Amino acid sequence: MSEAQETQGNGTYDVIVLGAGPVGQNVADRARAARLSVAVVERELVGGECSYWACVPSKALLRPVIAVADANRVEGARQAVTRQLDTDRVFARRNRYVTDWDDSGQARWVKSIGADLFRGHGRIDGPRRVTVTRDDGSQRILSARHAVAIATGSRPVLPDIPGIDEARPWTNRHGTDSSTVPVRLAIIGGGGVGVEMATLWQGLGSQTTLLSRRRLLPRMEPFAGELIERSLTEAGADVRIGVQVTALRRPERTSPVTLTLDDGSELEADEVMLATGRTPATDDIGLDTVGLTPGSWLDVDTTCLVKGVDGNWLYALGDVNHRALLTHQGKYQARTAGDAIGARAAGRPMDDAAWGDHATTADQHAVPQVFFTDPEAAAVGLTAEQASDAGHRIKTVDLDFNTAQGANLYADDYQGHARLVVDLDREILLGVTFVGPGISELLHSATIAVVGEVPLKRLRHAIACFPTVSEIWLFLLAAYQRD
Ligand SMILES: Cc1cc2nc3c(=O)[nH]c(=O)nc-3n(C[C@H](O)[C@H](O)[C@H](O)COP(=O)(O)OP(=O)(O)OC[C@H]3O[C@@H](n4cnc5c(N)ncnc54)[C@H](O)[C@@H]3O)c2cc1C
Ligand SMILES: NC(=O)c1ccc[n+]([C@@H]2O[C@H](COP(=O)([O-])OP(=O)(O)OC[C@H]3O[C@@H](n4cnc5c(N)ncnc54)[C@H](O)[C@@H]3O)[C@@H](O)[C@H]2O)c1
Repeated sequence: MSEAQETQGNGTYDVIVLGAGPVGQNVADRARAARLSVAVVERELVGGECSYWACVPSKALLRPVIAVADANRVEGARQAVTRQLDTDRVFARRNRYVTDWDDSGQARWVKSIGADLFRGHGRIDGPRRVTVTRDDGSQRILSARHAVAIATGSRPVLPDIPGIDEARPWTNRHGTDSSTVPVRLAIIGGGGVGVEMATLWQGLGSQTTLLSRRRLLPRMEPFAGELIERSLTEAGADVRIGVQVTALRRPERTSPVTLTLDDGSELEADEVMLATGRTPATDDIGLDTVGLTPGSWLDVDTTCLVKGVDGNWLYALGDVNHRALLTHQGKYQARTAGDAIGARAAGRPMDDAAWGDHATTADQHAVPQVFFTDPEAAAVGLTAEQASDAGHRIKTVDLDFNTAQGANLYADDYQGHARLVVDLDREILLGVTFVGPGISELLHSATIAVVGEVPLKRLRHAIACFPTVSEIWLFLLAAYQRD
């Protein structure tokens, strides 16, 4: 990062954005599109966790693992896969996608939209004021005419396990920036990070143990975790469900880590990775100066205004509001809030009724998510359990993918499963889950159906091409009608 990319001095702006991850960048862009002046404050790398230690590097590393798995599912192609993955080249590919952890390209982008970038730690200092403290201790004071948008993201939760400091655990940071493959890796936590990291490191050659106190991917339909568990086990990973880690030990810096489990057994690994959830990066951003609790998730309204703060000036977007810890959902909030900030600044009325321009309605009804495991798991909307708990009268339709010829042509012996959750009163879809190889690109069709509340009677006329994996739609809808 060069000094030239950075703005000096104090200043007054229409909008101040705290955090230049994908979410901060998007709200800045939208506010600039509304012709507002914007300051962006970033203490680490412009691009955030997503670009350098989460979505981008993890997917860059996973892709070669999945590509080989895909080839192995096709007779004739399988015979061409004759060697192990070239891990040096896999890591080099990852390094290219994270631009060697150099953010100058993204910093130039901030400049290109006409926003000013301030490097340093941002803290709110009372209404509409932000101080920026640089590494050398010097400070800038910024004021906002219209809005401060908090987009400071989240950090890994460090659970209270005795010996955790001594064990020097990996988090998503080493899990995505390491260029060495541990011989034995133990991963604690069976959510999205746990299952993707287990797929990745087992695929790169680690003997991986995944330890989960609950079923895998507990927020998805149960069959998602079950299929991934089966496939990880077939790939050679040791998946243990219903276990807790009660202590960690690494007496010497170079010695292996010993994990004690709640059944009294011990497990030795060369590295241990925490995948035990996220905590908001709001502990040191001056929330107390505006009557909020440091370290808390920020409760927001549909335009992403923080509740409990007067004056319609404080917004919270992305991971910090805990609505959906996903880049695409945070960027949606950022686009919506950026437009809302522009409208409020211009004195225009809010369009914040459900599905309006200034409403983040999809956060409640249609959050799409893909886990890039093998098989992939993708879902949008409600699971059957969530829909029932919400009081909907539902019917579920379940099918294995191998009913569709497109799936069988895609992979020999295709293993995958799909579920529709149908609202019986309105005959629309409340949720859809797909698990199987190559299904991530299928999800957007389901998202459109759920967001558009497309009646099933009409959806029948949306024809999937023969012979594609999408043909599963035809069979799911036929099964619904038949019943
Ligand atoms: C391993 C892993 C894989 C993931 N994969 C996916 C995926 O495939 N798809 C997906 O949608 N989501 C994925 N996620 C989730 C995704 O990374 C987050 O939802 C996303 O990064 C949130 O974006 P954000 O802008 O809110 O926060 P961040 O990306 O965390 O950015 C916040 C920025 O704010 C800065 N900051 C923090 N405090 C301050 C301060 N006081 N002053 C100045 N700057 C500050 C930080 O340095 C950082 O740059 C993954 C997460 C993990 C851990
Ligand atoms: N492809 C993607 O979209 C993608 C990939 C990875 C992560 N993410 C997102 O990032 C966020 C963080 O993911 P995550 O997996 O860290 O969090 P998570 O909350 O999804 O899962 C954490 C898991 O760890 C378990 N856990 C917590 N404390 C534990 C302990 N002491 N011992 C054992 N297990 C413990 C929890 O029960 C939970 O199952 C999620 O919201 C996820 O959706 C998205």
